[in-house]
Amino acid sequence: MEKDEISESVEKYFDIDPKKDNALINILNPNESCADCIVLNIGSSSIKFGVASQLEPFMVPNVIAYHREGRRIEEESKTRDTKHNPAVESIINSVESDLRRKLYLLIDPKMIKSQMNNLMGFKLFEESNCIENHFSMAMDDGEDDMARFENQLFSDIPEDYLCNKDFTFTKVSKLNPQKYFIGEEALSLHKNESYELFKPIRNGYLNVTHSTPAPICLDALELILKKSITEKLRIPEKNFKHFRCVITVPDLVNKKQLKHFANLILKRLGLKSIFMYQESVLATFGTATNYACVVDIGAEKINIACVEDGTIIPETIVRKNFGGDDLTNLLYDLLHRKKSLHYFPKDILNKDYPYHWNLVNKFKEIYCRWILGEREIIKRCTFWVHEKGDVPKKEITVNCSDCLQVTILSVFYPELIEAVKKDQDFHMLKNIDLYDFDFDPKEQEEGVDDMVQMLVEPLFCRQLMNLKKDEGEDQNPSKRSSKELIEAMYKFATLEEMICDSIMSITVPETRNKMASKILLTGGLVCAKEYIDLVDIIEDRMIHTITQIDKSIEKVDVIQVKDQDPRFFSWIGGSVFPRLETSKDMFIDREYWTCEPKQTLDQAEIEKAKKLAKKKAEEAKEFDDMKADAKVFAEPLKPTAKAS
Ligand SMILES: Nc1ncnc2c1ncn2[C@@H]1O[C@H](COP(=O)(O)OP(=O)(O)OP(=O)(O)O)[C@@H](O)[C@H]1O
Repeated sequence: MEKDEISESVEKYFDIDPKKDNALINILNPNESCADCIVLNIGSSSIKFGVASQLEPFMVPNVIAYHREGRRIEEESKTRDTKHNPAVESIINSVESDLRRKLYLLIDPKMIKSQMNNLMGFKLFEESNCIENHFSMAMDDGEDDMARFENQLFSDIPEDYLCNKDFTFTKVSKLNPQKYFIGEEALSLHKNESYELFKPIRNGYLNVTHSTPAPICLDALELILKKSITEKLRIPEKNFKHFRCVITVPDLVNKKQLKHFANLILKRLGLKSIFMYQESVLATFGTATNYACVVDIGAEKINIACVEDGTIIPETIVRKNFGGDDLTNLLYDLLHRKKSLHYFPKDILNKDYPYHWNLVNKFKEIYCRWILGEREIIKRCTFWVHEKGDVPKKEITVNCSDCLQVTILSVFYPELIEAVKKDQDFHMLKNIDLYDFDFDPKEQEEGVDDMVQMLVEPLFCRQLMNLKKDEGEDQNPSKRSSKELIEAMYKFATLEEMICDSIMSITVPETRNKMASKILLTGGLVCAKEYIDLVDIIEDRMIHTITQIDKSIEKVDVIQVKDQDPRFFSWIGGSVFPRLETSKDMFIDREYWTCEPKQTLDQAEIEKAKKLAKKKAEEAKEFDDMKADAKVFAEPLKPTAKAS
């Protein structure tokens, strides 16, 4: 087909009016041939999605609210009676003094107290003294001093960045309530509405528990994806069958979940074909690097892996089941500390009410990226808490300094995260067999494994072979069992220890050196790096830790990628594939996937399926050339229009 013909045929599957939808056309570029491929990055907090012809994806919070009579959005407080967390309180002082000792910008509260007392006549600097009130006090003399002091040490966040000023609760019809809401609408339900929230992904995997088996998680994802694709990408459901799909998957492969994802895309959503690839590898493609130690700090997980020429070095995968959302919980605790410099109407927020939790989360995201001036110690941040009906919204002013810094830097103080996690079901979870990283011989017999094998073999065989069985003999003691892998996800460690663990598990010294000199930060938390220079701090701590273990490491370098949102690296990497002519054969077609051998195929067909799987594995060998192409393609693109 000629290029124009392809473009035309792709464009017609979108429900777009060229006269009215100019802005959307500029974002989607539906006339490009790779617009026939939907790229999905399904995370614990949000789904990044879009067609491959976009420069950046759209995002939707990965949450659904189902209508349930007799339930309320605000959960009963399952944690503690007071908002004050004694576990955090007991260690925060030692963390703060360590941060001060290491000169990571924290302010000495005594210094502030004395400056305030001297310059501004505070009798006592304590929580009942609001800085806001103090500034309005008439001063007999020394006004210049005060103005200078104010200019130097304090400033307000500009109006444009004020958090949540215009907000409306999701409207629910009393007579005929909607069956479900997704994304922002679900998070904006008032606490008294009869809905129940559900997050289909937890710690990067399907949120499978005893009460929410896989089909429930898939139902939720199906609804979220259908609504997002039809509304944002304007692809009507009847046209899904014309679209291919690239989906990013966790580095640590869980075979069962891959199969679930393939079923979701090909059977439930009915897309044309699928291609899966691991997040860390795609992050290197998305940033046009051929090797790196990829450090992904997401909402509910931290994942580190060393990638070389499009392949993960399997023993380098380090995964922890905590992330940015735990930092939000920490910020909530810090704001509610007994002794704090923040002026916070303490009893307004309840973190078991999703709207309130989300407010604190937004507060973290907006203000943690704010840069303090040279001598500045406090930013005055404002946000609003809304109520339904005629109740006026409440303005909350927070004088922020330490709490924002401590929140972000807590990735270096896992004892703080542990204190936050203490009152959650964190440690109970590991007793449930949620993850399956081993081969199951029964599945092999049933022929199910052949299908999954087809998905994973070309890409993941090295990693799968690296896992030993929980029981029985194994010749290679360095291999980890799946039980050990799961256990490790729940062990706390500092960020620099995790990165060191990953790099030090490489046996070849040159490769270790290479990886230490190219650390790539990705994921949401990295967005905060403008505020405190995370890059410098990581380099600083890493060089100290790693050279103690391996003297041959010469330098530690965190690479900085300009003009790209670090949350989108993997998604951008995924959008590179469909642009390549050579990638066409890598996709697995719906027709093939939907005839499962167990149900519909006779022995001859099973043999045929096996042969095809083998052929796919052979094709993967040609994959190296394609990766070289991918690197060329992934040269950073200058965004012309951003997805909103
Ligand atoms: N500017 C910011 N400052 C601090 N944290 C931020 C900022 N922006 C986003 N985050 C946090 O990053 C996290 C989301 O990151 P990301 O989108 O990479 O996660 P995800 O892919 O949904 O989840 P996961 O990787 O755990 O499956 C959230 O906790 C969010 O609050």
